[in-house]
Amino acid sequence: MRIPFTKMHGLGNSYIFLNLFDFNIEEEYLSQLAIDVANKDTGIGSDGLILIHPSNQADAGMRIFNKDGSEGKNCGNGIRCVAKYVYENNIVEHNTFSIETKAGIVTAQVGGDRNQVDEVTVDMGKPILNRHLIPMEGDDAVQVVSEPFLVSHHPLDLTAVSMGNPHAIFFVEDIENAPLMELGPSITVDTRFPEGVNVEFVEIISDKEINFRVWERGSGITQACGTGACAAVVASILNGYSTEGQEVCVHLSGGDLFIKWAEDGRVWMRGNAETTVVGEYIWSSNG
Ligand SMILES: N[C@@H](CCC[C@H](N)C(=O)O)C(=O)O
Repeated sequence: MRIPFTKMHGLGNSYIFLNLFDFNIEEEYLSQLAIDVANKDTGIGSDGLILIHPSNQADAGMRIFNKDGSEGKNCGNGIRCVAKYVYENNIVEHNTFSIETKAGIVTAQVGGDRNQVDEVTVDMGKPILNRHLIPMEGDDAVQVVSEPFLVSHHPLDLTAVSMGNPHAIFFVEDIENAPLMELGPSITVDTRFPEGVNVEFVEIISDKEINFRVWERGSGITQACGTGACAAVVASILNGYSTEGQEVCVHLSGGDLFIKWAEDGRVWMRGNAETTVVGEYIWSSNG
């Protein structure tokens, strides 16, 4: 099977995008296809697969599959890429439009023109803070803010936030020495999170600036995570390091994102998206 694809990334968090406005792939193949395209040796190489598809409820829809073939409900860097793609390819009429995700409908606004979108701003909706909805185990449904969390003999303080997908945020003094490699693989599958969790270590620089590193559920270490950056800013505010209504610059391994948790409770994300490869992937679904 020859599958037309576009490779795009947001701050180095890269995905293979398939335009399902033009063709379809059967559901049963999607998970394996994600594993195969993501493989840097035998596939194309990426953090996963994103489908851009027609939607009855929004101007376009997206689905995201991680490197291990699992499906996520939301992807901040992916949404900015989808926004750039649908605008540059004339799939949407105006520069503000809606995108359906498995976590709900978001609104995106692109800057630049049809030949070159240079910035994308997305209303990512309201964070989910109720423990049971994140979802996280525990006796009550209150917020998880700076809660003691012991993992492999490491006593940590956990703040948990969902942006449609779950994030475990740990504040550290020095990002360079954060135990991401050591603890990321075990926290991401920790049974206290029944659906797994994305793991983030965050260093506060000031009330307007933070450093951030991520171990993504289903993909491992990536250069950036858009929903994670949103969750980290919400967590910073919940812990009193920053204030609502103020834009925070998040320094990720792959570059910067600008995040604001507005007074009305909605989270805004601003950043770029890049296209790097357009091609055809030759795939045999039985390996
Ligand atoms: N890289 C993403 C998030 C992708 C999904 C995540 N790994 C999950 O399974 O929840 C982003 O930019 O938000």
